[in-house]
Amino acid sequence: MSALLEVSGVSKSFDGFKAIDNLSFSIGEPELRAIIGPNGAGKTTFMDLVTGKTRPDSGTIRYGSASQDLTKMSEARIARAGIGRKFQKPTVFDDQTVTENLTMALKSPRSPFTVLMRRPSLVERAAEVADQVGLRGDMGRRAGTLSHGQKQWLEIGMLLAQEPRLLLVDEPAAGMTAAERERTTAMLVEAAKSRAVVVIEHDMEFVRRLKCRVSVLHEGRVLAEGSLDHVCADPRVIDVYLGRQEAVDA
Ligand SMILES: Nc1ncnc2c1ncn2[C@@H]1O[C@H](COP(=O)(O)OP(=O)(O)OP(=O)(O)O)[C@@H](O)[C@H]1O
Repeated sequence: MSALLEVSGVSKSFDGFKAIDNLSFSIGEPELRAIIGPNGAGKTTFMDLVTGKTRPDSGTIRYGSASQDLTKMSEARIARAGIGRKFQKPTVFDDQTVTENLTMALKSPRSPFTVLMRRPSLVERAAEVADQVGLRGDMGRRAGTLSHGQKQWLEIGMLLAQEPRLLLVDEPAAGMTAAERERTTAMLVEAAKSRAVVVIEHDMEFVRRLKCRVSVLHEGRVLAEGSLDHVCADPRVIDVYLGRQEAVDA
């Protein structure tokens, strides 16, 4: 597994507050990585920095075989370079069917399928993606009639349709039923077999099922990294995150 994303010495302050503090870590390809940490740890800001939504004050974020520095690239160029992002709230087109939402994503210039000579039809491709995200039987439904979980899957499908090399997913399990959470885990595990997938999540059961390396962020830095069992046994992680979470859950 080689590094796809290399974050080195990245800092970002907002009004003097260090949201990201000399952050360094890397993500492999393929890899599934979970990022956990208390509120305000810098998890979302990390994703904003990778996608070019926010510029760092210092540091580099190298990506891909050519080690392009994402901090010097526009949001649009970063997206074209194969970085997809799923925000917490689903942003599908409610009035369009599942098929229409997916074909729209497939038509985007980012998709390599649009440049292949003998490509399957858009509808065939849409069906393949619908399969991947468990919506094959719902292709004719308007997205607005889907459950919250299904909308999230549709959006994951729209991102997968664009064949990202790195997929960033922010709290996919929020608001989902237990069964939906389980299917989402399987979807992300499968998607990460051929690309890098980074998931921010507070739901520890969800993270456990991902069976992947976990990075714990705290005050804009990596506090601990390793298997979930490894980081959960770290007294610093218990102190700043897990202990507090239990207090909130109780
Ligand atoms: N655009 C901004 N302007 C000012 N402050 C910001 C901005 N973006 C983030 N921050 C601050 O930076 C810190 C890190 O926020 P961030 O959203 O990255 O944390 P997080 O780990 O994603 O938290 P949560 O789990 O609550 O989503 C917070 O204190 C937040 O208020």
